[in-house]
Amino acid sequence: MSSPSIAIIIYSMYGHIAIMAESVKKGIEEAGGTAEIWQIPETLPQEVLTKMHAPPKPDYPIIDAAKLATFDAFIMGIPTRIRQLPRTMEGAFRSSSLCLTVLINIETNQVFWDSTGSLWQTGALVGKYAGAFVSSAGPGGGQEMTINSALSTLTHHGIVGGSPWGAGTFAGKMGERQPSALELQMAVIQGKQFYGVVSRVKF
Ligand SMILES: Cc1cc2nc3c(=O)[nH]c(=O)nc-3n(C[C@H](O)[C@H](O)[C@H](O)COP(=O)(O)O)c2cc1C
Repeated sequence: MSSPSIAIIIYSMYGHIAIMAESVKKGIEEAGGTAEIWQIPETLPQEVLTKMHAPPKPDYPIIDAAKLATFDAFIMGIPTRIRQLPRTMEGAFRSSSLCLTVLINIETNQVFWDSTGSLWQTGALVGKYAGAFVSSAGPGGGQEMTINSALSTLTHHGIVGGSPWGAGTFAGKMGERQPSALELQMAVIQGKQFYGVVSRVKF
């Protein structure tokens, strides 16, 4: 079995997440794997970045949809913005007006882009492993909320039908779609893992 290809995908304005990403990479390497660090394209104009005292971006390649789908797994570095995912990252994942297309593409596993240039390829990402790490200003000033709110956004924009947070399926707008074989397989795996945990407890 070959080792999984892993992308560490970051958005970092002041460099904290970039430094964390290097440590995550180190950890993956110490565990015997390899990983590449990629970054989300900036959407803020330079004028705004200057006013925010943002230093130049770290020197990582910019991720795009086609590249993202080539990895077996990805872990995202997310700086906290008002206890949430930064709008720059959310914008990169957005595909809001194209829900129906999203559903169709999950069936066909077809590569999908939205009109805003989203890096999200719905369907192509189903079944891939994802994780996240965060940074924030205060002593945990919203880190837990950042992870929490990021999950909802990411799940709605592509990480569906099975994710590290549990098995899942799309029903379709009118309930016309049924769980795919892959989604059912993930539910079986979750059932096994769940039993593996609870069976260790003496009731
Ligand atoms: C617009 C804005 C909103 C922020 N909101 C929060 C927040 O709600 N809680 C918090 O702890 N930190 C907040 N921060 C601080 C950022 O989380 C911090 O600057 C960031 O984690 C640094 O990561 P980076 O250097 O990789 O950009 C905010 C920063 C900005 C610019």
